[in-house]
Amino acid sequence: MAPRKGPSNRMKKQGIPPPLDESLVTRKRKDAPAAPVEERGKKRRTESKAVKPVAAAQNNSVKKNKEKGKPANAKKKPAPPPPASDEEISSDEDGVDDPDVMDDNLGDVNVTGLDALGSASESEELDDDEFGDSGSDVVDSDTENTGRKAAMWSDDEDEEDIEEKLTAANIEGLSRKLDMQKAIEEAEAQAELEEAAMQTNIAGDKPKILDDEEEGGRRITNLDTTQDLQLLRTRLNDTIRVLEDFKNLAEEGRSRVEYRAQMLKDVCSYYGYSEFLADKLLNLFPPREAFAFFEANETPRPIVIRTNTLRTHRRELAQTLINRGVQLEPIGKWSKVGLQIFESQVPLGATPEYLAGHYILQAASSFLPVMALAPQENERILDMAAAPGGKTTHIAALMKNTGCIFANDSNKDRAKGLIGNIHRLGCKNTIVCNYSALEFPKVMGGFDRVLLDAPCSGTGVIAKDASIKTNKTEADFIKLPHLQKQLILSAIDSVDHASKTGGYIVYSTCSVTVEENEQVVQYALNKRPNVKLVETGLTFGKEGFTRYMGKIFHPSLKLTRRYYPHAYNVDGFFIAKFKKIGPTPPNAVGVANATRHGKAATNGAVEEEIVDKTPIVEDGEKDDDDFGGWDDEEDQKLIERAQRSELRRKGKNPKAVLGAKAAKAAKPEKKADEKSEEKDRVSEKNDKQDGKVDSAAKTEAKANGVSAKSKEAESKSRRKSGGKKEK
Ligand SMILES: C[S@@+](CC[C@H](N)C(=O)[O-])C[C@H]1O[C@@H](n2cnc3c(N)ncnc32)[C@H](O)[C@@H]1O
Repeated sequence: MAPRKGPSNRMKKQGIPPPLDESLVTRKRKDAPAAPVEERGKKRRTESKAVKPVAAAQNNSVKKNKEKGKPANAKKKPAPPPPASDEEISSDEDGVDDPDVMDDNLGDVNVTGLDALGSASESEELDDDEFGDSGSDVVDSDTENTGRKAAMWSDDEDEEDIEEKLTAANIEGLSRKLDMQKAIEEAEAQAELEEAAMQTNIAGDKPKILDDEEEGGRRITNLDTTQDLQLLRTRLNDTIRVLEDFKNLAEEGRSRVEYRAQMLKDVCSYYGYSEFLADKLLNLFPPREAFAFFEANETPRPIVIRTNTLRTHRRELAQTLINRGVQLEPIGKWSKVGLQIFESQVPLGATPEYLAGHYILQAASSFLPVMALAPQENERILDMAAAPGGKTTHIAALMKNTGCIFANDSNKDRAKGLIGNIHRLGCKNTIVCNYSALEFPKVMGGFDRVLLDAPCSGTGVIAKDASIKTNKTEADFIKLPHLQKQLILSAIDSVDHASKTGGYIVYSTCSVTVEENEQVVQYALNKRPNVKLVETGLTFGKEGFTRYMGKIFHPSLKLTRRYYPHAYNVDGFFIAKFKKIGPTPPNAVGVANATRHGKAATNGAVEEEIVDKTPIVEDGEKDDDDFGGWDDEEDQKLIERAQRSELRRKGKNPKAVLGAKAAKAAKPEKKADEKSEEKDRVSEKNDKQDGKVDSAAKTEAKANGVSAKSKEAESKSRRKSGGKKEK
């Protein structure tokens, strides 16, 4: 059996894996009837990806085993019914995961791949892009590659010729790839046929899974996975079959709990998860879907790049990259800026186009929170946890570099990467800051929209980081949700409910656990009655849970969206969009340090929300920090020196000219000084009454957080220089 190479997994379509073929059973069953070889062979052909031994936890051999085996991606599977709300999207679909093995036999599967997931909701980007839609709901590059590509690349009538060339170049590469892939598949299928011929088919039997009763009570067999991973996988499948049809397939006297416990154990052994995490993840899905989820975590997601529309158009970028030997195609109707990369002759992180900021390597799922945020031109946006800036730079592109984005991250090192991306991608409307997001809106508030792409456990990106399988503990799922709950309140309080164009908050995580998602959103709804959930505007995604393990969430939680690797071949993700419909009550939880200037009316209702948007400067903190800052005296000296040199160059006497100017300006300057001193006295009086901000800056703070900041700085500097003069 030919081992599958790393990058090839990225092109393959992915979906809920098929029920395992019983013919794969390697356990010797004395009483099992031999299966007709021919039939089995047929089935094996359609399920040629059904066997993939995966890492056994005990020897940390995830990678090794992965290479030895092969992913059990859906080749033929029952199509589970799509969730009612998922418009055109089927619930179980799929994607593209293996450049070597495009899905060639989807049977009755309703595919919704990366390139078939509804239409773009990024209206701003529609104009920018000249790609046509593939018009296909099923991605099957193996069988319809040429036709599909042609349709994809020939939408623009004006540039038909160019596109033909482009198409030819791309297709040529892809066809070669697909030929190779077909050859590999055939070899694999042949090998599997032979293997299957030696196996026993137990279809229709009640599978014997659990151990017999013994003196010490019932034991659950615990196979040594290193002995036979295939056997383990088969048992896993048998257990799932029993759980799906318990009445008919369960052994007499056995309970569901026993089979469930067996499945948990086998998942841990086969995929290498800690029991704690496997249990948590198993609880999210019906058994068959859980299996699909665990499977999908064994294969990487497709490599995707996002076109930076501040610098180029997607078609231009595609053409340039194709010329460099990159095989690619648009990721689908739902995005007008994404390109899926199948193979590249050049390192994608070092092409001239990359260095010039024409694109960023970004997982497809990371497009979604920004699409849900739907930033508008000229708005003020806060990206609370922004590093390394994939989403910030996307926001900047959608805003066409207008308005203002505050890109914040509490991690200074990560903020450096953020700054790098902002520069490389040419974002000119973005200010980077380095606070804990918990400090908002004290730092600044009144935003039109806030994105909180929260720090999380990463259970949606296990395919990228297998260490998550074992390194998450119960404590993580207490600490993280706690932080996320605090952060979401800060996000809400930082938004201007009266924003003419916005008033939205998007909360996202790359985790699939309920603790970090629905429970955080429910907490926000409980603590902030001034927000409600609204549609994300995303054309695909499963509904968030409204009930989970005895917990009941607000019905509007179904407006949130869940993304799974096995369903859409994207990283696991969660997205919720809130609309702020009123000011945050000043006595609300977590608000003490935030909207501390809010006033409660006598009847207890909120009269007015006045958010102090002025940065809090610690006592004794220097004005001129690492980011720069002004030294008026030093600047003045430099200006004067430059003026003198200039005059000397012109043959004039600097003393005479500057002296005369100074004398002329002396009288009015004195008046101005007096005025300024009077203003400062008033200002200082206000400061005493109010604490921090002078009245002028504070009034403006209500209207505009940024100018309030500079007003205060201006006022301080006036007071400073006034003081110096007095001395
Ligand atoms: C999921 S990542 C953000 C990814 C980013 N939005 C992007 O698209 O590139 C979460 C980020 O939250 C940051 N973070 C963690 N705790 C934070 C806090 N209290 N305040 C602000 N940022 C925080 C981490 O440093 C990390 O960069």
